[in-house]
Amino acid sequence: MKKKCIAIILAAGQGTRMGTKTRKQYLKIAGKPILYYAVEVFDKSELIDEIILVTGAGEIEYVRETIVQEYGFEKISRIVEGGKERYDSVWNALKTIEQSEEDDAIVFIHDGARPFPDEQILERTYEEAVKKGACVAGMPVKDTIKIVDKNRAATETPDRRTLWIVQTPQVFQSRLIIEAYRKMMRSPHENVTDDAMAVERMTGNPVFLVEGSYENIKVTTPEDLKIAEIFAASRNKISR
Ligand SMILES: Nc1ccn([C@@H]2O[C@H](COP(=O)(O)OP(=O)(O)OP(=O)(O)O)[C@@H](O)[C@H]2O)c(=O)n1
Ligand SMILES: C[C@](O)(CO)[C@H](O)COP(=O)(O)O
Repeated sequence: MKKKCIAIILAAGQGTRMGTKTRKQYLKIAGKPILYYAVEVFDKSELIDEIILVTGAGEIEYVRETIVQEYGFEKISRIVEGGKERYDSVWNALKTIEQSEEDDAIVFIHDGARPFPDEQILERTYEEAVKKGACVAGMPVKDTIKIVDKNRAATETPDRRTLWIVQTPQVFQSRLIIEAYRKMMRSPHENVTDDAMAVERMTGNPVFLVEGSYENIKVTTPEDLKIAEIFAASRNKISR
């Protein structure tokens, strides 16, 4: 039987590296806000039952009007205020899942600044999370990676065949991710940049990599906007 699927879509970041006045999740690409694109994929997916949107302090009404009502999304059950760091925002959303006692659901955690996931990625990560409890979308790195010291001298060149870039969605059995976050939030947790790290550090459950896509980029710095514009235009053409 299909498990209940809850998506947490994160949009409470500051967009410091983008450096625009309007926070990057609300910048328009091909005529629509960046946040719209990811929400659309989850809202349309037959797998997903519910979406929790996480936004910045004081932005709940703005997001309700400009995203939820403007585009007629139907699965957004809650809009939650985020926190200072990405993990604070995730934890605020997970606490609402814990309160509603969804302990056998599958939780998809996705960056709102990552506009181009697709249905196949949701399906692949769902299957793996049901089987193994924890997985993340990712892709093999295309470049050679060097580890450098504080003088920027290369100290190591890891074997590229062992390296993947990590994306979202990061997908977990609800009990596992809530337990991992609860423990992590009680211990030192600086430099935690993804959800898998909570599971890796706080539980014995391995996290598996599942093929994402090279189109599933995170819009982080201004040059990403140019690439995103091209992908967004082609998505708009397909969904018309
Ligand atoms: N306190 C935070 C920080 C980040 N995010 C979200 O997490 C995702 C990934 O973060 P990133 O791309 O690094 O976004 P920002 O934190 O906004 O960017 P920056 O680090 O440049 O400030 C984004 O969708 C962002 O909105 C969030 O919900 N709450
Ligand atoms: C979770 C993540 O998207 C994986 O690549 C990423 O680590 C989050 O972005 P941040 O810039 O580290 O907050």
